[in-house]
Amino acid sequence: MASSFASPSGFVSSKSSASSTPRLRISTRSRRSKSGNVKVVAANFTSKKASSSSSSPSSGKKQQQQQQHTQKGEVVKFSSSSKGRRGGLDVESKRTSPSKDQPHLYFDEAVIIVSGGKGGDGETFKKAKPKVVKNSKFKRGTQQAKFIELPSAEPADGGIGGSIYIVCDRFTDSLLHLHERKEWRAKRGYHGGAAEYAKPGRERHRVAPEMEPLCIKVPPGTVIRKKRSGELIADLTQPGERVLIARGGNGGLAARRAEKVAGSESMGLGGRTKKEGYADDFEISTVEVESKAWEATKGEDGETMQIELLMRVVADIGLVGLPNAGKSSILKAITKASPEIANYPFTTLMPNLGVVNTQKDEEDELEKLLKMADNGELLESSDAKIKSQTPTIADLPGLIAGAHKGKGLGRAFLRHLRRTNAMVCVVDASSQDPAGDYATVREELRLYNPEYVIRPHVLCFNKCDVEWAKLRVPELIESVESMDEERVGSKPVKILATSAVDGTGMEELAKELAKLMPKS
Ligand SMILES: Nc1nc2c(ncn2[C@@H]2O[C@H](COP(=O)(O)OP(=O)(O)OP(=O)(O)O)[C@@H](O)[C@H]2O)c(=O)[nH]1
Ligand SMILES: [Mg+2]
Repeated sequence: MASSFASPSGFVSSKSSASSTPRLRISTRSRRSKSGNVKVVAANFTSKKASSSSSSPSSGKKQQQQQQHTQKGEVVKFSSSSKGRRGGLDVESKRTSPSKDQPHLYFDEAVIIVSGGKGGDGETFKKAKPKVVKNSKFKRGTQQAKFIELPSAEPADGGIGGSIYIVCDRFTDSLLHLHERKEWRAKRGYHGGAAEYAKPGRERHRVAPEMEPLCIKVPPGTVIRKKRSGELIADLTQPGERVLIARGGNGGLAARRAEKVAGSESMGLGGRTKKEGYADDFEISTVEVESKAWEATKGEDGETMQIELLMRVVADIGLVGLPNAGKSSILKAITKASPEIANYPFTTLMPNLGVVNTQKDEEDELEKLLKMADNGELLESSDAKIKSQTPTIADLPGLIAGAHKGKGLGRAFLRHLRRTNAMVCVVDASSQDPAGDYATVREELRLYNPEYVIRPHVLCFNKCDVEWAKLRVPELIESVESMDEERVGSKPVKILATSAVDGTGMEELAKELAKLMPKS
């Protein structure tokens, strides 16, 4: 799905025009405007209406202002004003990319091509002109020369091209930005001639500096693989981690360096020999030089690779349940997150993350630890302590029967449970069959990944502020406990009657979640 980028040529399909009265046959002479929109330069308008409009000039004005909406986001403007193209029409496609229309289908996957920058070219002798300075001892009438010609600067090798790194960034929460650009190319390396200007101080270097890398930010939990072979490159979970994906190309050799490697001292370029002002202490590049390559060589190409990125949220606990059960409401109640909550199914389309509030008496200690972390005084054990006190919880989209086969929002989002240690199963206690709902959710999890139903989980019978729902809870607990473990997996470690609306059971739930965290 990640590969389905907006096709610039697919602007009006016959299907889309079927709903509109005039039939359009549009020649595909199109060009891409600067903004990326597609503009049809010439198009044939083949409806009766159109042919009449082109034959009767009186109706031309009306036609001029008429706009025909053909497809979502696409506006066809009838325009007879274009000289020599009467009846012609302009199509301005305002179609946005699919990743913008349906972000929930694209936020956790992307395929991109990355290329390291080409190396800079080596410098030739011609470019390295001798420097001429004023002679401070010059006086009229004396033998002193007015200017002194300093030995020409040594030509420099080209710099290495920019490399591409993928960086795990705490503030990036999806891969959607990677859908806006399919190819990522780092900058080309500095040419040898730029060595003098490439760094402040105008100090001339023998090798132009390396080009700065291009860093692509991804959220924690991103797995990077080579597209073709599927080979794993990295699994970035910790913010700040970074991985080199495509190396920039080596810079080309400068003329003099090439001459030295070629071992031909007599081949002094520009009539100069080595003794004339050139130091003997330069390093010899390890890059092999072909014979007679005493002329400056070009920079090498950078590495290119097609990579696939897959994000799995990094959370300790996952909230699962049927749509409308109150998962997002519980997340809101026990964390500072503010997910969208509404009384219709599939309100949540992408996972929401929150950090569970700890108990008041532990808060002071936690604050202390966080301060220590900021000052860099934190020990490994304290780091683990912070983690165990602040479980991260992920609220996932609602599951329905058949989700493992792709029903509802599909199965892709279930992979976001992969990194969790435990789960909270939220069941609407006021629904028709809460015990059946629980069984459905557990079965779907088992069918997707049998390992999911082995993990410890807390069962919340939510919406217990509804009086009659609360009364059903003991009976529901009984039926859950009698369920076949082969079908629904392990039994819940705790069953709670909760209400995200009035806060019943929320404190208890937070405590249970803290218990489910691995001990340091
Ligand atoms: N009475 C009552 N209503 C609740 C409770 N928790 C949630 N609701 C309501 O149930 C509806 C759905 O809540 P959400 O939190 O959006 O449910 P969800 O499980 O996240 O739903 P999806 O995102 O669609 O899967 C909203 O109208 C909430 O106000 C509760 O404890 N009591
Ligand atoms: Mg929700």
